[in-house]
Amino acid sequence: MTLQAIKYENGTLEVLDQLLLPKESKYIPILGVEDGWKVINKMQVRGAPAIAIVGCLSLAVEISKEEFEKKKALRREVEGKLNYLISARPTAVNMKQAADHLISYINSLDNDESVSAQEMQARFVAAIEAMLEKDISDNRSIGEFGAKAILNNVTDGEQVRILTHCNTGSLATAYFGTALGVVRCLHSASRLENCYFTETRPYNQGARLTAYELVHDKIPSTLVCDSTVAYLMKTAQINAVVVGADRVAANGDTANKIGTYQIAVVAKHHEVPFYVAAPLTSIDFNVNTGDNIVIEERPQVEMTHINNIRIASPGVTCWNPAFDVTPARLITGIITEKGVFRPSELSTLQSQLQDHKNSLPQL
Ligand SMILES: CSC[C@H]1O[C@H](OP(=O)(O)O)[C@H](O)[C@@H]1O
Repeated sequence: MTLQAIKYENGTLEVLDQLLLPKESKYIPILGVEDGWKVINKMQVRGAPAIAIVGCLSLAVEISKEEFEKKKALRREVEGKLNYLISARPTAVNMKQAADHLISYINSLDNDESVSAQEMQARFVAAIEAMLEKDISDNRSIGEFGAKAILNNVTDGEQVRILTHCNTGSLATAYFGTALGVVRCLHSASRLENCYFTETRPYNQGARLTAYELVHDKIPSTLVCDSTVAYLMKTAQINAVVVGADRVAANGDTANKIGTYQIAVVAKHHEVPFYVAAPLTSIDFNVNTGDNIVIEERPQVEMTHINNIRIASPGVTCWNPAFDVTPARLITGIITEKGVFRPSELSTLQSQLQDHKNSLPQL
């Protein structure tokens, strides 16, 4: 068993083929941007942060093998390849945010006459490589802030019961995870009684990936069918729901894996705190509300078949949105690496958060 979704060293990149998990643990070599685009689009690698990291690293692999006499040639190639990578999957914003930062960075290097073409190439690749460690560091901060927020709502020493959805762990990020990072922190603090997690049809990120991670880490956990959530909250005294995010709008509306919205509605009914765990790179201040978030629809074969075995009648009509949008009014808090914010605080903190993002080392 391995929880390393991304293997990168000195210009060589491999990704764990998550379509084969848990039956087979196989790495795929990524030789350039075209390979990167394909593994993201096919969901061999998935998870908003991992999509951005693998996409950008595939570019680093590709340009590391080339020589650029002219800085403008390098800048043009970088801009074109990053805009291509964004098209692999439309809903998660992390790849777009990374592309915007990297294009801004390469432009600043291009405009700096003291920087040679070789230095520009080296610094650009180093900026992408830094994404791996920053993601892991951000995830650990998210985990700590999230665990603290959840434990603030219970009596001292009480162990908590958590519900999560989809996969937001090491297989969706560089390592440790976002919502699953909160679960890991609760477990490390000996404050987790149990983590319930949904199978998350139709890709089954929960049954295939989150189960894989929680079994690997020996974290007390229980797999439930997506249809069990309401009955679970009625009977199991869930202390909090923690999910990930693919894109958080400026007002706090959050696009996440399909099924998140209905979990939030049930949590509201049962007065269970509902948290979204996501790095700042998942917040899109260019989108005012969730109404403006593009929701990816996936091929119906992902619903009608499991492991290439047909489970739905031939000729059936399907609707397979990969995400839905949870309105901010159903969200208790958004857990980031800079703390936990109420949805309404995002807009007031926007300048502060933007200053923080601008102050970040270029990726
Ligand atoms: C930290 S992963 C965030 C997010 O990405 C997943 O979607 P997918 O498996 O389709 O890439 C899911 O929505 C997670 O919550």
